[in-house]
Parts: sequence; C-alpha cells; structure tokens
Amino acid sequence: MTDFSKIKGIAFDLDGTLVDSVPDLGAACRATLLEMGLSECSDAQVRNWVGNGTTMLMRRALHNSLGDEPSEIQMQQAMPLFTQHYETCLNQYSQLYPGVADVLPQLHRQGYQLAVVTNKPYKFTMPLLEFFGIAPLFSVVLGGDSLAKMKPDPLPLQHVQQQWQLSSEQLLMVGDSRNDIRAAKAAMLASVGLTYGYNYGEDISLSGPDAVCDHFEQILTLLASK
Ligand SMILES: O=C(O)COP(=O)(O)O
Ligand SMILES: [Mg+2]
Repeated sequence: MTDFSKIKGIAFDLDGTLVDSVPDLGAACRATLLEMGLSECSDAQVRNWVGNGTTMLMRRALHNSLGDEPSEIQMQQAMPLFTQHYETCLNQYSQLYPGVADVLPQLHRQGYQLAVVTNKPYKFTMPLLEFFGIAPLFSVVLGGDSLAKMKPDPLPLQHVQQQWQLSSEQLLMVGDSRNDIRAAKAAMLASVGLTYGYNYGEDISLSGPDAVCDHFEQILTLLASK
C-alpha cells in the first residue's frame, strides 16, 4: 500500500471530484445547441464529454449533433453562447458531493495545504468555489486556462508543487479522471482516483492511481493510515 504519511499538500480536481456539475454543464450545452438550431444532448452524454475543459466539451457536443467535426466558425458561434448560458446556470443544480463540505475543512484544520487544479476555465471556477463557501480553504486555484497547459500535462501540478515548495513525495493529486492520474504520474506524484465522477465511462482504476476511493470521506482514512 502506498505510504501517504509524507503528504503535506493536496491538489483536488473540481468537476466530478468536489462538485457534481453535469446538470448545469448539460443545461448550458443544450441551451447552446438549441440556439444554434441543432439537436440536443442528454446529461448522460455530457458526463462522458467532461474532462478536457469547456471548449472541448462544446466541441464534443457539436460533433454529436452534427455527426461530424464542427467547423471553426461553428465553434466561434458556440463558445460565447455556451459561456453566457453557463454563467447564468453555473450553480443552479450543481452540488458538492457527499462528504466534501465536512472533509475539506478537516484537512485544512489538520494543516494540509489545499489546491484546486481543474481543466474548467478559471472564470467559472472561482464563482463555484465561492458559492459553495469553500474558496477560502484553497491557497492555490488553477483553471484549465491559468497556465500554458492543462491536465494531463503535469505543468499545473508542478506549479502547485513549486508554489508550496514541496517535494514530489509531499503532494497528492485527488481526481475522478484519467487526466488527473496521468498528470500526477507525469509529475511523479501519488494520486487517488474517485469512482463516482466522470471518466469517459471508463473505470478509474484502469489509469493506475495509487488508491481508489468510492467516497470522498475515505481520503481522511487514507491520509491517517501511516
Ligand atoms: O472542465 C472539465 O472538462 C473538467 O474539469 P475537471 O478538471 O475539474 O474535472
Ligand atoms: Mg474531474
């Protein structure tokens, strides 16, 4: 079993890890497709399209409706519409996953440094964290557009590591997607894979995280097992 006793900082993914955001992402996708006169999509489909940021999400939604790659003009038409719709419904139906509201403050009290490393654009990330009252717990928040590269590139995790002056043994990545686990491996960090989120319909254990959790609260047990 991986030894988590050296961990001093934890980077959390957002969508599918802290927040179940598909109901609002789905609504924004559907409103965009409707305005473009295209056929709609279901939340079940959107679950499998989340993971590489909202531009890729919209690209996948357009591809599904068009039956082909969207043109750049269609993408340029879609993105401002998506932004407008998602800004309106951002926290309408989205919810923190069970345990998140209790566990994050506990980890903070225990002295862990906490970060959010998401592929969601920063402009949607901060309002969500603020809405759920968890923003003050994080000393670093990186959106998918905060740096030159997003997960699965290791850059955002390396940035967090540098900010906190931690060795690779001291930083842990917690996420629901193969992008999180790949980013962690590329940055030589340990990772925890959560099974309840979004991962292209794929079992997260196939990505080889150091531990797999079905519930957010299990992170406390993992960190306490020395
Ligand atoms: O916006 C996305 O596609 C995914 O966001 P995440 O990295 O927080 O899961
Ligand atoms: Mg995720």
